Amino acid sequence: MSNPQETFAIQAHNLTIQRGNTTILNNLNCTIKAGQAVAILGPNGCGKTTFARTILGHIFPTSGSLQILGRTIGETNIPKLRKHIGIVNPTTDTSSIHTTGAIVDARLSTLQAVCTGFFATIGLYDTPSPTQIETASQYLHAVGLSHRQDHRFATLSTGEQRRALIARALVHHPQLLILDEPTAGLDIAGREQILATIEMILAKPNPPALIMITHHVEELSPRTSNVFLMRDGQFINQGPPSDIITPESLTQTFGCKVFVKKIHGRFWLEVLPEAWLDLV
Ligand SMILES: Nc1ncnc2c1ncn2[C@@H]1O[C@H](COP(=O)(O)OP(=O)(O)OP(=O)(O)O)[C@@H](O)[C@H]1O
Repeated sequence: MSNPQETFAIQAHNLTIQRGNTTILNNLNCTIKAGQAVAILGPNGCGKTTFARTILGHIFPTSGSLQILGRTIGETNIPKLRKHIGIVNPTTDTSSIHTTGAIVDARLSTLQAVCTGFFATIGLYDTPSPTQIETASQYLHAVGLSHRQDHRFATLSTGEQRRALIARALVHHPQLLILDEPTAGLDIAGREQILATIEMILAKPNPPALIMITHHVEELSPRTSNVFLMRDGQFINQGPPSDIITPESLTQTFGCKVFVKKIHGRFWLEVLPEAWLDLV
């Protein structure tokens, strides 16, 4: 009999993370279904990455509970759980693993870096099978990086690194994919290439649950079914994008007066110069 919990990718109940006197996540509640595409939007420092790191078991809840793919953080085998999760984040500096969650050793070749996705490790400590190497190569081809597979990961451009990390996150067919600011530092073409890749992932049959963490509403896929607005370690609003992406709620979330437009299924923000007067 199937476990009913497995129909949920994430269930957080009063999740609280404290470090010293700082409450980073504050009684946070959310439910994300299997295969659902959601976005977490919020300003710098509101706790988005901490939430991602808690999902990956880098941080244990101070109180409350967090279930990932039917397993409870604090009671489950974390390395095994991570094999069902794919993660992309903007950090490749291995010296900052414990603070920002770098996910791959940039000294590896790009193909080796993608292969670490099979083992959910930062370095390549296991020997990938010929089938795994072939699969990694195919995913690099899918993100347009076949010609870079033997180059050291560190020598790739930021956009190429990000696409390679998406390939790394997908090779083991994760049930949950976390994209933590996947377009940070990219130019327009680089950003749109990442968004097109996300669209490709979501358009396939049985996609993973996908959490897009971003500051920018224009990066939301039209397939996003739920948006979580985060501020001060809490989700202050959540629901379908058309209900949640409003000038009022975004102004409240980001602390900056904004206007919102929806064009061809994508949201765009407008900030009038008058708003600057309130910010300085
Ligand atoms: N180990 C820690 N000890 C104390 N404070 C911490 C620790 N880790 C994170 N913080 C603080 O918690 C807050 C949330 O950080 P987090 O990185 O989760 O935010 P974020 O929403 O991802 O921000 P950004 O959009 O800038 O990436 C920040 O103020 C950060 O300084």
